[in-house]
Amino acid sequence: MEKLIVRGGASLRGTVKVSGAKNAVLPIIAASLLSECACTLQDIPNLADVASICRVIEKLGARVCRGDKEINISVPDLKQVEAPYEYVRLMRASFLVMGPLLARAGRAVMPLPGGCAIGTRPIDLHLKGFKALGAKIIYGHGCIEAVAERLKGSQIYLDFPSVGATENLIMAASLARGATVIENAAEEPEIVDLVNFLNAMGARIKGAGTKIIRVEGVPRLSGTVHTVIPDRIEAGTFLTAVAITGGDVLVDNVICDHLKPVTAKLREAGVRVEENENSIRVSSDSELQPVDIKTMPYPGFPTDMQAQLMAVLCLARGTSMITETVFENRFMHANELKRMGARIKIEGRTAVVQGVPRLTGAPVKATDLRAGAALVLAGLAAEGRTEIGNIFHIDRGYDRLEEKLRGLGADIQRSAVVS
Ligand SMILES: CC(=O)N[C@H]1[C@@H](OP(=O)(O)OP(=O)(O)OC[C@H]2O[C@@H](n3ccc(=O)[nH]c3=O)[C@H](O)[C@@H]2O)O[C@H](CO)[C@@H](O)[C@@H]1O
Ligand SMILES: C=C(OP(=O)(O)O)C(=O)O
Repeated sequence: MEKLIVRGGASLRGTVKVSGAKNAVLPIIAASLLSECACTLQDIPNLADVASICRVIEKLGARVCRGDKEINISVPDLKQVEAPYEYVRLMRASFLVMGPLLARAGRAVMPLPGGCAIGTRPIDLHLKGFKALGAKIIYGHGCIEAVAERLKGSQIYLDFPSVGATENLIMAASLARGATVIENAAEEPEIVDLVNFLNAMGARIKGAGTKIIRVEGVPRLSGTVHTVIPDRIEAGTFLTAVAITGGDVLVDNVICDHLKPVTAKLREAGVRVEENENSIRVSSDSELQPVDIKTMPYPGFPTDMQAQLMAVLCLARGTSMITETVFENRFMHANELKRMGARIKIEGRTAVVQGVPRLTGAPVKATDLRAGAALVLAGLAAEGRTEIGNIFHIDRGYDRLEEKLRGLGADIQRSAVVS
């Protein structure tokens, strides 16, 4: 079991380059199952989740050839339609192979993904959509099976703009007979990236990035070369790192529009943010102001930045209110931050964060991916040594986080511990 050891106090300076987006690359790798032709994906981040989804599609029959930041995938034949439990258990995003399997093979068997630290995360909207496309859904032996000879285009209304359901249904509908309309679709930039990839393969999809997505099914898809968008959450994590430590950093390889909800809140907190064409310069040297935040589907404030902003607001001068509306249990980091001297009270879906003058280093545990990032940020600003356990969560979604932070002057090391 490895740990991250952070010694706080250094302000961050320099330039950091953001990697390709985890939440774009995972559905795109799943989508490569839709075609028998080869696809090349570029700007691939080095993440445990990427390795896991590659293992899933390899089990299903994909040939995956991985280079530095590039992956070539070809799936001439699907060997099986049952997704392997050991990987689906590790990573919820592996559920995204269901749509492509169903569309291409007419059958998909998925182990039930179950809940995780941030909430129960049901999949009812995915299944409702598959049913609307003509699939029969069968439950048994801990699995969900979907069967349809050929999916048929349909009208689907999502009760909530679920990112994963929107992606799964777009992929399934892309090879269906006829037209599908997905209403109340998620509008996240990662959905636009997936659709750009699918359209480059020959799909006919319009409206990505809006609430109504129209998919005209095609008989087959071909191969393509695609560069994944930069990770807005990784970029946001570096912006918040500078907000909490002070300093002056150029965060390179960003799409500024994707970060508007985060940069707006940082400015409100008194952080200087200067947007350039492909980069953001962030600097801070004064006291942070409290701000209120409510997480929402895009273009609202991202739930995946809530924990990092909470860490920052622990040191603001005054009280901030953070309301989490997307996941029902995404405040696990609050208790860990409290070990470091934070004053946070949870009242239902709202965290009341009363700023303190300083945090102090302590042994803490990452309870999920962004909770882990929040503890790293708190450690960078805290007095003394912070030891973060369960960092496999962080490795799921951050590409060489400690190396990038060290490049900015942070004192952070990975250490192996005997358990
Ligand atoms: C790999 C990936 O892209 N993960 C992101 C994706 O997760 P994911 O796709 O799982 O998130 P969803 O948008 O589906 O979930 C949002 C909410 O909808 C609920 N829901 C979802 C599906 C369903 O069938 N029924 C249902 O009730 C969930 O429990 C949750 O409360 O979007 C989340 C919300 O922006 C992000 O935090 C995750 O980082
Ligand atoms: C919740 C997240 O990811 P996942 O959906 O893969 O668990 C995240 O990226 O913060």
